[in-house]
Amino acid sequence: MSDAPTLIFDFDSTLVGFETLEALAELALEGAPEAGAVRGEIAALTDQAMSGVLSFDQALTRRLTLLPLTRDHVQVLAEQAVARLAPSVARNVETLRAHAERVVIVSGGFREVIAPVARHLGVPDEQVLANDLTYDDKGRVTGVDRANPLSADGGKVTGIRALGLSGTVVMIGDGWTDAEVRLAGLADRFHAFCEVVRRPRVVEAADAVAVSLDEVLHAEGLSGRWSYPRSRIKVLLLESVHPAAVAALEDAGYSVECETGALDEDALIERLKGVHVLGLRSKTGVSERVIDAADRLMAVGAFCIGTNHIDLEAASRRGIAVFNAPYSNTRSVVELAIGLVITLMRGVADRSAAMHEGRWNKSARGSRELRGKTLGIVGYGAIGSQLSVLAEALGMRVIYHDLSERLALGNARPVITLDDLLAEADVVSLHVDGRAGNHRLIGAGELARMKPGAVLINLSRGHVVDIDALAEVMRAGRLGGAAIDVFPEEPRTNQDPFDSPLRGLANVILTPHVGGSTEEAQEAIGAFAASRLLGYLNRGDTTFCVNLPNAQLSDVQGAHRLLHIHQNQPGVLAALNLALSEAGLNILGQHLKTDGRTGYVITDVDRDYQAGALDVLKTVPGTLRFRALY
Ligand SMILES: NC(=O)c1ccc[n+]([C@@H]2O[C@H](COP(=O)([O-])OP(=O)(O)OC[C@H]3O[C@@H](n4cnc5c(N)ncnc54)[C@H](O)[C@@H]3O)[C@@H](O)[C@H]2O)c1
Ligand SMILES: O=C(O)CC[C@@H](O)C(=O)O
Repeated sequence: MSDAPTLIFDFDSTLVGFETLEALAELALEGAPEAGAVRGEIAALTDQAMSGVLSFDQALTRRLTLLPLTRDHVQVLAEQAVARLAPSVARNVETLRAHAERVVIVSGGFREVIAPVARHLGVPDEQVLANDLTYDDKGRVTGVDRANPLSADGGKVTGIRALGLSGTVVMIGDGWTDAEVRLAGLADRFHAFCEVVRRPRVVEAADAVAVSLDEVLHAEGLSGRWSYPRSRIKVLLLESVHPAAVAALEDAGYSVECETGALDEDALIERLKGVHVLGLRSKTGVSERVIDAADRLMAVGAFCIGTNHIDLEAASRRGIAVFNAPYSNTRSVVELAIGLVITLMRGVADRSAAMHEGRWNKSARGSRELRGKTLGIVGYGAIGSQLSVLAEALGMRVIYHDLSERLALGNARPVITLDDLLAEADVVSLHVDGRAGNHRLIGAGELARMKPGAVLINLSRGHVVDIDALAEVMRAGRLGGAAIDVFPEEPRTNQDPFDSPLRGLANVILTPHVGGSTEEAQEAIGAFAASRLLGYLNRGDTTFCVNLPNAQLSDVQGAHRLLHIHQNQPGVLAALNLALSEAGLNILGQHLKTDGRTGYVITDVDRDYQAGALDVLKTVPGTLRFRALY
């Protein structure tokens, strides 16, 4: 006899994602004018019965009376049932099949609807306890077989008792009648199943609360589809990350919490307790102190391009993977840059402000076209080079300066020094990355070297421009205009105040760090960054990771995958493989990726090994992080 527990499952809102009578009501009332009202009544009766407020027998009879049900309706739902399994049940079908001789289904619902699901899961007929519908000779439902104990109050208790189960018995369900099985002493544990619906009274009576079947399997020592219940992996998303990301992470089974604003260091440390994955945009700093205090953190997703606000060194030292979305808002920044160049060159912002104050100032003085002017791009990376293409299409001459060798697009021309660029450009647009060395890249000296009347745009990072020096130059009237989107100090939330020496200056456009804030870009970033985090969590894939060696990995199939992040020091791979061999693990495939400071070994092993065998891998000298996936 196996030590495995007997798992007794409720059916409605547990094995499947629907309540049978509500689903039948949908079918039977389709197109009927009273449908809405009847459906509402049925849902209320279901809820009262499931919460234990109304007796099961009364609720069943009253709901059946409300419906013009036929055999055809029941047949249709029966055909849909397998496709409507609860999500975590659907992904654990193999596990349930392997365990089917110890699975029981008990339900106040109807055998005809349950039978296809039981067959799909391999559960024998005698382990399905359910009501039997009765029909008249025209195929209309007349009620349920009253001789069946499931039709009466306490029917689940009576049915389970009659089975005379031995060994450990575990009840899993969402309703009060499931809790009653445990209260009657017929189950050793009751898991309140809340994936589909959560009922407070049922949760209170439970030994454990499970938001997925993965949690139940894990708690009961059974290997499910996932190595660890994903619902226990906590994801914290800050700064109003797009709902597309929330949906992607939740759909994959992870628990997601969101905050609209950024957090300061202390608040972040507090909030990160127990959090496995952090998502943020550009305003939440992740310092070494934050990283060291984060007890569970395994990955950070920057839902933006820049990662200068995250201590990447500290993250690498702890084996924490950091991802960003390097191209999803590139075009948004470029479009705004083009718009700002035109707006500054024509003095549009000040003219508009004057109009709002009732002043009409029609004049060509100081208004200039882009055509034939020279655009100087500082930082010819993803954004700078895209801007180059669009600016040329508008008739501008493009020169650029970059610290690295970059392919010149179109007729753009590289210039060796920043000073050469400043001396030649009518428009200077900054698109350098946020590295510390770019602090005040444009200060008083650089501003003085710009052509009189030239305009400056900064859409890169706030610390790149000396704002006091720029304010001085603008007040003196030496430059033609400036557009600044990023600031050395930015408010954490939209409720916090903003101040700057640039406020109120003529032909200075100030925008609240919105270069990448378009609906299109935010949705794309949400989807991209979430996909990177999911790739890492689910497969160990580090493609586009900015601080660990990049490894592009397929899904784990037919193997268990061991992910080992370590300091890049001699002998780690040899020690790891020795440990694997001594633990009796058979290697099916292995990759090693390293960068200057970190190594990442991905090993797919045969699934046949002792549970404790992996512990030794954590003790290999140099180990920063170890995780197993299956
Ligand atoms: N305003 C916004 O909302 C917004 C949106 C997206 C990106 N950004 C910022 O825009 C900047 C550019 O983004 P990207 O995707 O093009 O980055 P990128 O890494 O592709 O390009 C940056 C380029 O700057 C060069 N560079 C760095 N320092 C330099 C220096 N001192 N002189 C000359 N060249 C230098 C690099 O070699 C690189 O080619 C980043 O700072 C990013 O954070 C801002
Ligand atoms: O959306 C943001 O918070 C900033 C976006 C931008 O600065 C980036 O680095 O992508």
